[in-house]
Order: sequence, then structure tokens, then C-alpha cells
Amino acid sequence: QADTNLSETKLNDISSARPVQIVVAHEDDHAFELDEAALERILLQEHVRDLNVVVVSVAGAFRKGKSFLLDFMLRFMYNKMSSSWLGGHEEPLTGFTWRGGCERETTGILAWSEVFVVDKPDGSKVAVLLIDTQGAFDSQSTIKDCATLFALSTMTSSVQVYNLSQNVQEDDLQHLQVCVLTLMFLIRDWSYPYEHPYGLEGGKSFLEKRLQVKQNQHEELQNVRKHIHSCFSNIGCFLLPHPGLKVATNPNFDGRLADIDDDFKMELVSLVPILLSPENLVEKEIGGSKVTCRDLVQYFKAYMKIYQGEELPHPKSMLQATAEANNLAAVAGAKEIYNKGMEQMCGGDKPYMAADQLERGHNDLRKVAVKHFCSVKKMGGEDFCRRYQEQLEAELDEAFGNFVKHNDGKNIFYAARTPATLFAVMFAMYVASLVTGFLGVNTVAAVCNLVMGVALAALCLWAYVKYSGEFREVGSVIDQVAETLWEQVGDLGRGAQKMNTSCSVYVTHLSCWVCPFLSCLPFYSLLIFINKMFPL
Ligand SMILES: Nc1nc2c(ncn2[C@@H]2O[C@H](COP(=O)(O)OP(=O)(O)OP(=O)(O)O)[C@@H](O)[C@H]2O)c(=O)[nH]1
Ligand SMILES: [Mg+2]
Repeated sequence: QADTNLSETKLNDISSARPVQIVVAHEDDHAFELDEAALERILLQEHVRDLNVVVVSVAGAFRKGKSFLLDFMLRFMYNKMSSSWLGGHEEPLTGFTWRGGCERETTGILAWSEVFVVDKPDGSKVAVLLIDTQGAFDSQSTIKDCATLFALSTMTSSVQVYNLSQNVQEDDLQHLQVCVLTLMFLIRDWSYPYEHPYGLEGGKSFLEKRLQVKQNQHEELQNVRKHIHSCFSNIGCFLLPHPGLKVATNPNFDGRLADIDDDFKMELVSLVPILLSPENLVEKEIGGSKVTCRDLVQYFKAYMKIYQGEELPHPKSMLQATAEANNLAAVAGAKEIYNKGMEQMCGGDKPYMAADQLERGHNDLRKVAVKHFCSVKKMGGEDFCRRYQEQLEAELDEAFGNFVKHNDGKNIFYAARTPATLFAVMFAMYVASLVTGFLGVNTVAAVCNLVMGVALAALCLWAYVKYSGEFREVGSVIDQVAETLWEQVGDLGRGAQKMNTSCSVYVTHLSCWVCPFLSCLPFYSLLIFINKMFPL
């Protein structure tokens, strides 16, 4: 399905490419929903799905020119070969929808439908996805909504442009306790060029000052700063001047360059290539490995699930939610390694394997998987990660249980356990009723006959269930009862062996010989039955 839609998008040109809503925000119940089909249509296009992805996202407070900036990024992506990529003087600005006014415009998360394929200087090809995010702190959204969207766009992007107005305030920093590879503070309407000049250099000196950890600072402020440094591998800051009064106040402004201040345009020309020129593109990495477009679909789904719960994330717990996704991804990676290994060892088409050999294989793979989990970079601290390690271990043991069942299913003797046990019960009851009848203890004989009848009925029912596949619960109850009986007999043998008497040796030998014999009883009885029905 995705493939067919693909070629359709491949033909996209600028005019048919458009912003696509990938996360829909429901206003009434403050819920978010991932439009998986839309996301897959974009990311599973044949020519991009296996390329490493670069996700550039712009997020921050509402009404601060995020979509407006993204449209200039689009111009760069479409015309990066040309020095005049900024566009014509009278050309209205289009792409992600932007507008003036004080009411919010963008809701949820949008992606540009065209994924750009870019050749990096080292010869590799990468796919570039541009993401626009709903602005934070508008009057309709709760703190949870804002935190969710911000964390979601940050976790799925490789470069987060954190769009701020005029300055960096303390709460702006607190919202940032999430992980991304590159974080670019973009300060709009910078009004103090005499203190720190416009552009990247001025931004750097300004940010250094802001993120400095000082001895006399309150502990909380110190922690935020330390945390930000540990979360992002690369932090930058760019000071952008005010675009001029026409941009900010003229209701008829349509984005044409003629109405924008020269200072702004000049800085824009240096800002956009810092984010998007081939040598500066940052590929998305999770857990130390590069993410392809195809993987990104999975990450979106995984991260989205975290945010579908009723409670949280509150800005403070964004870190926790991110850590959660991070740990879950590590758990998934480790499980994948385990499952692949087990499949190779005892998968569907592999023959039956001795139980102890299987268990040894499981133990080895379990160790490898847990080691992988521990080696992946994770957030949340040791105690937090240990919880996920325990969850991983429990899931691996559960998976092992299934592999064991599957393996046992391949053993025909195992499959014959239930009928063998039932038949043995019938046989024993038959003999017992003969003996007791002969001795004249008729009540006991009658009970034995009754048990024999019940066992026969169970055997017939079991055969019917196996043949027809109906009433499977009844079948598994019979299996369970037979299994318990079988184990009891086994235990009896083993128990006797422990006593180490001559009798125990006898019992053990007997159970060794009798069990396979019993397993074959249904076949013998079938043969006898056939012989009786069709005498030669
Ligand atoms: N003061 C100022 N205004 C700007 C700047 N860039 C764009 N604008 C104007 O800000 C207004 C809002 O632009 P948008 O791009 O729609 O803003 P947004 O952040 O995407 O808004 P939401 O989608 O509602 O969150 C428009 O009128 C732009 O012309 C800037 O750097 N400074
Ligand atoms: Mg917008």
C-alpha cells in the first residue's frame, strides 16, 4: 500500500508538495493521535525509506514566527544550489501555513510531504524531513498538551530549533530537559546587538553566559544547566534581529522580501545554511545508531504510545517520559536480538531440540540481550533503568516459555502425552476392575469402570478438539490434567530414585520403559482396532 502511494509522492514538485498533519490534536478531549497512514506515506517512499534521516523541527511558544521560518527553510531546500535561494522580492511566502494575528495557527505536528534527498560531502545520501510544531502556551492548550508536543517533536528530531522571543528565561530552560542531538536556541527579535552581536557568534557568547553554572546559584538552577549539557551533544544559539514593523503589524503582509528588514534577511541567509547545508546536516541517532526513515515510523509510534495515557507528562516529567521512550526502545532492541537468536536456534522450521540445550541457548542469548540493553545510552538514572531491565528480563523469560512450548510441540512423543496418559489410566482401571471384580469387590470394580469411562470420554473429546480445532479450552483442560498426571508419575520415579533402594531402581527403570511404551499405546490400540475391523 505504502509502496504504491510512494511513486505518487515521488512525482511531487514544489506545487504539489504540502504540509501534512501527522499528529492530530483533538481539542475537545486534549488527546493526540498519530496519523500513521500519513506518516507512512511520507517516510516509506521507496527512494527514502532506507536512508538515514535528518529531522529538523522548529518548536517553541505560539505566534513567534516558527512556520514563517520553516518556509524560508523550504526555499533553501528547493533552491540551495542558487545563491539567491531567499526568493524574489515580491514573491509571497508559502509552504507551512503562517499568518499574522494573535490567534494560534499551527496545531498538532505537521511534516512537509516531500522528503529531500541530500548528498553529504562524504558521499552518503541522507533524507531530510522538516517538521512544524504547535506553539506552546496558547490559551486552548493545557500544560500537558504543550509538553507532549514539545517532547514528541524533540525526541523524533535530530535538530530542534527552539524558537524564543527576545531572550532566554529560566522557564525556557526548564522546558528543555529532553534529549535531542542538536539544540539550536533561536532568539527572535534580538534587541541588544550592542551586547551580543546578531548571528551565531553573538548567540554563542550569550548562551555561554546563560548556561554557566555558578557556585552561588541555587541548586535547582545549577541542575537544570548541568542537565541540558548532558542531554544535548551540540548546543548552539543564533540571535535573529526583528524583521521590521511591516512583518509584525501589517495585516496584509504576505511574506514578500520587499517588506522585510535587510538586517533580518542578511541573518536569515547565514542561519538557514547552518541548519540545512549538506555538511551541517545531523543524522538522527537513537541509542548510538543512525535511524532510517523506516525506523523513524516505529519511533513515532512508540513515543506516541507513551503520551496516550491519561496523566502526565507535566513539563518536569518530560524528562521522565523521554527516558521512558528511550528505555523502551532499548528494551525493544534487546528483545529483537534475543528473538532473532532464538528463531535461528529453534524457530518454526528448525527440528525439535533437547530441553536442556534449549535452556542453555536461552541463558546465553538472555545474557547477550541484557548486555545490549545495558550498553545502550539511556536516560533516567540507574534505578529507573533497572526497572526496565527487570521488565526486559521478565519478557525474555516469558518469550522463552513460548519457545519451549513451541519446541515441545515439535516432539511427537510430547504430542502423544495426553492420549498416552488417558489410555494408561483406562488400561490401569480396566485391569483394576478385572482384578477387583474377580475378588468380588464389586463397588470398587464399578468405580474403576466409571473412571475408565470418563477417561475414554475425555480421550474422544480430546481427539475431536485436536481434529476440529473447536472447544480448544476444553482440550487444554484435558491436556493440563493429563500433564499433571504424567508429571506425578515422573516425580514418583525420581523420588524413588532419590531413596536409592533396589525398589527405586526398579521403579525408575520401569518408568523409563513404560513411558515410551505408554506414548505408543494409542498407536497400538489403533492398530488393534483396525485389525479387528478389517481382519486380513
Ligand atoms: N516579531 C516578529 N514577528 C515575526 C517574526 N517572524 C515572523 N513573524 C510574524 O509572526 C507572525 C506569526 O508567524 P507564524 O509563523 O504563523 O508563527 P507561529 O510561531 O508558527 O505561530 P503558531 O503556529 O500559532 O504557533 C506572522 O505575522 C509573522 O509575520 C520575527 O522574527 N519577529
Ligand atoms: Mg505555526
